[in-house]
Amino acid sequence: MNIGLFGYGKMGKMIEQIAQQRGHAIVAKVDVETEEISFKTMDVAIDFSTPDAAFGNITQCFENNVPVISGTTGWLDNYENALDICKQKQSAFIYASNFSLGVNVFFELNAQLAKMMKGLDQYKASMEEIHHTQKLDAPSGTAITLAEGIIANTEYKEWKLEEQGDKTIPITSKREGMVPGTHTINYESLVDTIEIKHTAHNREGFALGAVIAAEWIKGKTGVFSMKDVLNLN
Ligand SMILES: NC(=O)C1=CN([C@@H]2O[C@H](COP(=O)(O)OP(=O)(O)OC[C@H]3O[C@@H](n4cnc5c(N)ncnc54)[C@H](OP(=O)(O)O)[C@@H]3O)[C@@H](O)[C@H]2O)C=CC1
Ligand SMILES: O=C(O)C1=N[C@H](C(=O)O)C[C@H](O)C1
Repeated sequence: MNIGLFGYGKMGKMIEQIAQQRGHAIVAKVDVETEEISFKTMDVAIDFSTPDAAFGNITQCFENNVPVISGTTGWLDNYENALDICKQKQSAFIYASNFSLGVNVFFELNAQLAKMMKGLDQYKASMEEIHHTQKLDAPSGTAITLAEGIIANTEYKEWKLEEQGDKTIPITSKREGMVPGTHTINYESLVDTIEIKHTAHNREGFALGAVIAAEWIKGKTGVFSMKDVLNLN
């Protein structure tokens, strides 16, 4: 398969390695300085760029009939617009805040635990995410997805950075060294704490998931999720 990489930073480079190991070719590496992009040679585009660049990259691909896998976080104010353009152009799209198998299992565990905690008012939910100091957005996209999973299954109404409140899930974002990504959910009462945690040891799991998603989407039309790719439905 011929892959176009949008964003050739930490993730772009890791995706290149894994895609090549799986027999794919990288036919374009697009960054902010790229003037001409040859969409015709691409079977699929994989976007791991920046919050400011993602929407433009993704919609350019739809305009040129190239399906997109997007892992960029921090651009979701424009998510519904992107879906509209994808559908209008009959293209194909997967966005995931986290492409690793482990985190996608963790998303399911989080939803199951939230269902069990619903109505147990003695417990207060909170979340912590830790990432490397180069990360541009906070909270992480993964933390937002986890918070949405709790909100969908409990009486919590919203998440906020740090803020407390009965119906609010406070998220603490820490930036330390080279940490690839650690997410912890706590339900705390006066007598005990229930904690679930996912720790990424490196970026390989994210990159492998994105390449598997690209292999899966080739030839399809529509908007999908990692649940479809991994058969977690
Ligand atoms: N969904 C997931 O599983 C994961 C998501 N992520 C997300 O992916 C994104 C990228 O992460 P990471 O690789 O670590 O970040 P990096 O900063 O290492 O890489 C981003 C790259 O995008 C480049 N870039 C800037 N503008 C454009 C543009 N207009 N078009 C294309 N590329 C551009 C940057 O170039 P320059 O440096 O010159 O600005 C940089 O090389 C982040 O949003 C991060 O949160 C990360 C890991 C996993
Ligand atoms: O920026 C990162 O590095 C990561 N970003 C994603 C996020 O915002 O959740 C996924 C992963 O945690 C690494």
